[in-house]
Amino acid sequence: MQPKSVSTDQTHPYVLDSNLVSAGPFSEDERHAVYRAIFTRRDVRGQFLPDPIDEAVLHRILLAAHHAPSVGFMQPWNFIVIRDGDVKARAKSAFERANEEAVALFDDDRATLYSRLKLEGITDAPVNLCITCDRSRGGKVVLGRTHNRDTDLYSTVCAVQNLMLAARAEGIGAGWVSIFNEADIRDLLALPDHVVPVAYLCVGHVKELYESPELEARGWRKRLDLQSLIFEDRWGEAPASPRSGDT
Ligand SMILES: Cc1cc2c(cc1C)N(C[C@H](O)[C@H](O)[C@H](O)COP(=O)(O)O)c1[nH]c(=O)[nH]c(=O)c1N2
Repeated sequence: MQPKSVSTDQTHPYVLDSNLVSAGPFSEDERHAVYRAIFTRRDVRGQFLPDPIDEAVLHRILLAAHHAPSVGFMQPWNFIVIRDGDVKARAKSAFERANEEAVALFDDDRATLYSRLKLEGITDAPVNLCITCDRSRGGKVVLGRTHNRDTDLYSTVCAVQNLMLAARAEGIGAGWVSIFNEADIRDLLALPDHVVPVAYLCVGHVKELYESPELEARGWRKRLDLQSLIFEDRWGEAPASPRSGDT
């Protein structure tokens, strides 16, 4: 491969011509595959199979996560792969403590419905993954982060989404559990102070998935109408002519 060199073209001196590759649309099958992963991904709580995840598959989904965009190319993430039954059991206890606090916040009917929901698959899933954000990575000044410190957290969430979509394509389900007191997760995983646990995921093979979000299927909340969420030019301004498309 030729070494990359900065273009001498004075019109666009920032363009590394030798690094540009073709960027046309995907073929119809490829597009279909991408949208299929997006639309059929589900948050998984109860459908995990006990089968172990092949190391090569796990590596591919972590690689997909690692190719997420990040502010200033900071790549603030780490991936803690949890297989130890004792660590999982302690995470489950932490969930149960937090979940008791959560259910108490809802009124009677909602509390009843809430308590019937399965909101984690910590000990069912063969692998748990904690995706963290190292807020000190890249030093004091990170390109693009100066005026918005939280962009490192947003970047980490992009990695989580990449991971979940790649997992879907591999027949692996992922379920995000956020019903924790952060201190419990910090303590459990020995996180240093400058590292934030962004996502705790239960990950494993699945044979079946809900067709629509489980929370919708169980009557918790419906998908909002996309059209009502699109504004034009300023907040609250509905587009003059609604664009076609699904909700
Ligand atoms: C940041 C964050 C945190 C959580 C979630 C998601 C995200 C993005 N979700 C999953 C959530 O309920 C789910 O994504 C929605 O209900 C939509 O369903 P699908 O993901 O489309 O299946 C989730 N689910 C759950 O059962 N327990 C949880 O603690 C959480 N926490």
